[in-house]
Amino acid sequence: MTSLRNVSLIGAPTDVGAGARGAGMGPEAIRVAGLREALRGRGVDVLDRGNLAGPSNPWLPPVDGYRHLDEVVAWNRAVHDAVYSELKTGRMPILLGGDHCLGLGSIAAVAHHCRDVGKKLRVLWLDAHADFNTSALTPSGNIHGMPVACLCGFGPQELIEIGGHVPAIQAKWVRQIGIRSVDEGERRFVHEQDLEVFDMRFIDEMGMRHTMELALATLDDNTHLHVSFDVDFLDPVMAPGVGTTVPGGPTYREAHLCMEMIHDTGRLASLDVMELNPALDERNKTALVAVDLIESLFGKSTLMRK
Ligand SMILES: NC(=[NH2+])NCCC[C@H](N)C(=O)O
Ligand SMILES: [Mn+2]
Repeated sequence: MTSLRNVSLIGAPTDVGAGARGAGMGPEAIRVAGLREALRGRGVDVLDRGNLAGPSNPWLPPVDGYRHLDEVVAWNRAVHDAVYSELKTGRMPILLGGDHCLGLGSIAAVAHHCRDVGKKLRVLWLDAHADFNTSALTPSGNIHGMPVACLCGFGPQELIEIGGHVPAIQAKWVRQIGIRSVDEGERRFVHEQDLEVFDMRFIDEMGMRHTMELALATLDDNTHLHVSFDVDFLDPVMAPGVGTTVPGGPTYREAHLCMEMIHDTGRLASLDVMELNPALDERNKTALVAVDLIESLFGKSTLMRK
């Protein structure tokens, strides 16, 4: 049984899928911001497994609609194997990115594990972007804009088959929250595949509480809840240290409420913390805010009510 009390940190120090260099330094910045200590303070047993190894970033233009496909495949295989083996031993993996292309390997591993043990899967994708591009739709060729499409079976064979089953997940298992930047063709594809998106307009109108109630509805005892937290989900005023900032994200309080409500379900079983880019940060403030939010995800609360 995966337990919130048993966490393994896995660093994936690469920016091969991103459009800006620097996310490869993310894992160390999160460590420096005190993630392990914060979790231990919540009574969690934390093992830091260190960093995975993989190819360096060749920094080349796209080929057939993909930048660095071979390198992205290599990193995602390493992430899949590491995340899968933690789940197998009953520990909860926290993947420290690294750019969001690695959400593919992580979630493919989680889905693989869920198939093994007969669990249902719910994926919460906290992000400014839908990351639902394909090689035909992408404006950039950057694979960090494609992991959700790849997980749903739309992408290059070497990537989509990483978890051993194509597609790794179904679009209807996913809830996207905080979305506010979607490319033209990508938007059509999101609708075509019926991805459930709670965009910023929805959060503005309905509030974070109602949004999370809907996103977390119909979880049951047999559901594995995975959170893929792209730090660019947050408003750039408090989280400038990311490669693809989009203004108008959730505020500090909204983000905490989001995390607290996820914690309250008691179903959180794996987590990605992605796209943190220390080269663009200010005195590590984005990493500190991310750690703060992860504490809420693990039950820290300022609530006075019993
Ligand atoms: N994980 C991210 N930061 N994704 C940003 C993607 C940006 C843009 N939609 C693209 O595909 O190039
Ligand atoms: Mn993303």
